[in-house]
Amino acid sequence: MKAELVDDPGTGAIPAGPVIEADDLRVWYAGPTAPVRAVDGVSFVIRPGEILGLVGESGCGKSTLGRGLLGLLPDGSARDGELRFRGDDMLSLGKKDQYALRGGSLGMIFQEPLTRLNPLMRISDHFAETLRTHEKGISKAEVEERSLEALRVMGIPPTRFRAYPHEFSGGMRQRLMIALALVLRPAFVVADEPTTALDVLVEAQIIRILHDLRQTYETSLLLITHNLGIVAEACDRVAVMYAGRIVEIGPAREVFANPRHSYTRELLRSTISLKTTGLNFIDGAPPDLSDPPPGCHFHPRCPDAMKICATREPVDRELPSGTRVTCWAADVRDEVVTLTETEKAPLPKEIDSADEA
Ligand SMILES: Nc1ncnc2c1ncn2[C@@H]1O[C@H](COP(=O)(O)OP(=O)(O)OP(=O)(O)O)[C@@H](O)[C@H]1O
Repeated sequence: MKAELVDDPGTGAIPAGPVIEADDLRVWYAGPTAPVRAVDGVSFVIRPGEILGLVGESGCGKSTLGRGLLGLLPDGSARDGELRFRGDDMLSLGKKDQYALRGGSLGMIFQEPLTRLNPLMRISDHFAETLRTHEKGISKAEVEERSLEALRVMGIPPTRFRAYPHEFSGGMRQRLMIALALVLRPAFVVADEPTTALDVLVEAQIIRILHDLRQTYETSLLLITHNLGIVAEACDRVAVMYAGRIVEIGPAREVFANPRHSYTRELLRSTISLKTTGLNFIDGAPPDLSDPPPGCHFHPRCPDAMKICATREPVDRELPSGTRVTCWAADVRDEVVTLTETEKAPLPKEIDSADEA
C-alpha cells in the first residue's frame, strides 16, 4: 500500500508518512560454510527529519544495515524482507534505479573523508561534479549558489570554495563530506561512524551540525556510532543492535534512562563516562553470525538468562512510551508473561566454564 501523498511544488508529490520503513529486513553475505546473517529480520521506521542512532558492539551488523538500506552492498550479499523509501518498494528496484536514487534522495557520509575526496580536485569541482551527476542541466550559477549555501551551513567560509582537500583540517574535511552529501538535499542519509577519526571538540561540533540539519534540510538520518554519548545528545530515537537483530528501539532519553533489554543495560554499563567509577564490560564476544545461538542471541552472555532464553526467541513488545523491546527477562520484570518454573530457571553459565577451560 502506498503512503499518503502531500503536494510538494519543488519535487512533485512526496509521501507524508515515514521516509524509511523496514519490515523483517534481512541481509546476508556468502560465508565459507554458511551464509553470514548480518541483518537478521529487523523492523523499524524513520520519520521525516528524524535522527535515529544505531548502536551495538563491533560485528553486530550496524554497517551492513546502513549500507543495506541504501543498496550499497558488495557482490555476494543479498537482501530480503521489505524495505520502502517514501512508500516505494526498494527491494524490487533494479541496479540502475537504485543508483539514480542514491545521491539524489539517499546519501551516505563515511568515516574517512580523505579517501573519498580527490586530492587533485578543488572543492568547487567536487560540488560541481556531484550536482551535475545527479541534476542534469543545472546552471553554473545554481551550482555555485547551492554549494556556497551547503558550505555556509557547515560553517566553512566561502573563501575556501576553491581550495584543495589537503588544505583543510580533518574536522573541516568531514564537514566538507557532509556538505557534499547534503548539497543534493537528500531525504535520507546514513552516517557511518562520521566522527570516529576526529578529536572530541571537533566531534562535538560535527554532532551539533548533524543535530541542526533537520531545520535546514529536513533530512532524516541514521547515525551509526559506538559512542552512546553522541546518541544521547544528537538522536531522537535509538536502536540497539545485537547479532543482526534490533533488540530495543525507542526514544533515546527513555532508552538511556530506563533500558529494558539486558543487553542495552549492559552496553550502557560498559560505557566510560565522567561518572564512571569502575570499568564494566560484557563477558564474551558477539556470536559468529553464520552460526548464532538459538533463542535470544544474547543469552550466552546475559546475566539475566533463563532456560527459555536458550530455546525460544523472545517476541517484540511495544511499551506505552513507544519503546519496543525483545527480551524474556524484560517481559518477566514487567509481568507481561507467566513462565513455568522450568522456563524461568536461571541458565547455567556456559561461557564462564568455556573461558576457564
Ligand atoms: N563483505 C563482507 N563479507 C562477508 N562478511 C561480512 C562482510 N562485511 C561484514 N561482514 C560480516 O558481517 C557481520 C556484521 O558486520 P558489520 O560490519 O555490519 O558490523 P558492525 O556492527 O558495523 O561492526 P563495526 O562496528 O566493527 O563496524 C560481521 O560478522 C562481519 O564479519
